Amino acid sequence: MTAELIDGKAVSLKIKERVQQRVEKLKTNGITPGLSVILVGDDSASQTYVKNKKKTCESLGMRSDLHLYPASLTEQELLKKIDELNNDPDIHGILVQLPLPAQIDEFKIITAIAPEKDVDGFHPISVGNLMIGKDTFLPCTPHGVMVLLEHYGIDPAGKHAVVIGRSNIVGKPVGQLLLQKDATVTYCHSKTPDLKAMTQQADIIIAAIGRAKFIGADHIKEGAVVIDVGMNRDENGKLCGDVDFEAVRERASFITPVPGGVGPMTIAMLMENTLLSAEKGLSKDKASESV
Ligand SMILES: Nc1nc(=O)c2c([nH]1)NC[C@@H]1CN(c3ccc(C(=O)N[C@@H](CCC(=O)O)C(=O)O)cc3)C=[N+]21
Repeated sequence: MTAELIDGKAVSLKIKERVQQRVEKLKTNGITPGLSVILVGDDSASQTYVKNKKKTCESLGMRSDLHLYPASLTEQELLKKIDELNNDPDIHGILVQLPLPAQIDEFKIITAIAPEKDVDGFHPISVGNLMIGKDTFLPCTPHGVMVLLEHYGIDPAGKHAVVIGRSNIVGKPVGQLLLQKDATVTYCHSKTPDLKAMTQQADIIIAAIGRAKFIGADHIKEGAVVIDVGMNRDENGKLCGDVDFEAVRERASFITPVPGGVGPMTIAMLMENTLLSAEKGLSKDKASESV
């Protein structure tokens, strides 16, 4: 079997087109969705990502401001900036690029962001709402994975989904979303004694490990759906996922490439969350007007 390619780039374009149309509609109501992105430190890969986010915002007609700070920024200074943005009515989404330098407590920063502007879906209130299945901002990468599955007609119901990785930003939430769609979910991680025995039982594999080409053809069952959330550099410095793409594609039914799979979806879902936040603000204004 040779797998069908899951084209995240193409699906992300469709989502962005829809976002753009809704942005135009919102603008006729006098509202332009605005995203603030904060980057602390001068990591060049992170700079490229945040600049991409800004560019994408602008291409969809949204506003975006980029706040670049040196790695020496204090926690206090960052909290002050977040407070300012929380109170800025023109800003509908706030994203603080992770990871942060060691002197800054990530949890403190994430919890300081107003939940109604938490377009990353990382605030404990957003995480709690996700856990109990309430309407909330979904974290962008896990949401992107679910949209890809749906787009390709892959229904998780009754399937065995094996999630490899248990981070708060990918592994844990993607498992929850799969559970909500009635999958049987197994979480695997670095302390799982026999990973292969687990992944070989999977109908759907979500690889979020952080090790280049770690998942080989012998890890998977013939016909499995393989979603690669990894972002690594291979021995030649080329971008690659957690999955050995060339080997695994011969056994899988569907597979995401890296690049061009989950990555572009992450950005598209961030745009959608920012739009949603602006739309929610509008409906709140309308509700208060009618009182
Ligand atoms: N608060 C926060 N929110 C994030 O969402 C967040 C973060 N911090 N820190 C870093 C990670 C990483 N991340 C990516 C998003 C898109 C691509 C992406 O578009 N990748 C392209 C390739 C890009 C390239 O060529 O380098 C692709 O896979 O096709 C990658 C990585 C968001 N992150």
